[in-house]
Amino acid sequence: MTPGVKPLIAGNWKMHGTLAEAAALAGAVRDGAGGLPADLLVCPTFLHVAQVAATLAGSAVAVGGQDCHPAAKGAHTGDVAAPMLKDAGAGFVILGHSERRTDHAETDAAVRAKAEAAAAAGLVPIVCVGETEAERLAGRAEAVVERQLAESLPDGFAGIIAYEPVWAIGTGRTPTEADIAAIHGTIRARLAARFGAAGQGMRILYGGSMKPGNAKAILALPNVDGGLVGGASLVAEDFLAIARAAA
Ligand SMILES: O=C(COP(=O)(O)O)[C@@H](O)CO
Repeated sequence: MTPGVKPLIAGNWKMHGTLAEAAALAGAVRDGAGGLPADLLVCPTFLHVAQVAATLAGSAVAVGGQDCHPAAKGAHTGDVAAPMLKDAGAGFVILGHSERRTDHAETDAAVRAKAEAAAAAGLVPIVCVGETEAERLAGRAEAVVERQLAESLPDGFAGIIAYEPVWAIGTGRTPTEADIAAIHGTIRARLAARFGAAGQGMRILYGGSMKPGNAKAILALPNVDGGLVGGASLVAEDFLAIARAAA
């Protein structure tokens, strides 16, 4: 963790669940959220954002989207604009997730434009970076992440970074603690070099097979300021256990 930075545990619910299931999950997270050492955020699919925000209204649990369009409005069939997310009750938005980069061919430039749109709408962008397994095996993990940071973050960025090695997502595999600490250290150095004091205090989350059993060790590493959790965030007790591990 970074001294003086409160951890954030964010759940990415991806494309899971019915509206009723999302509301029930949000209610269970809300009911267990008291007295935790971390801030909590849940990111349901677009269709569920307003209902989940209503369920969480007045609680300490924030709501986010999983993507947004770079334009504030317009003829973009099937897309969702950042101001729409804000209007539905979101305060955050995940951008550049590897599943978006793969499924929708999102480039660093597109992520950068989305981050600008999110900030303009009053949303906190969570920009994801991370190498593929082939890139890690080729010794290029740090170079890939440094390029993604340089090209995906707009000037004046005031959001959150999530380091998510693509090969660790949904696989049950994680990098070694030494590897996580090393790459988070590199990310911190790049943020500090570009954004000064703001970069020193920016949250850097780890994502990729974070579970109750490994969260404590990962969250104790330097420059790991929380987690972006996929599968384990779909079970309220597991998600809350990860948040408790941030103590
Ligand atoms: O994709 C993520 C990790 O998913 P896991 O199921 O926890 O491996 C991360 O972005 C959460 O979105």
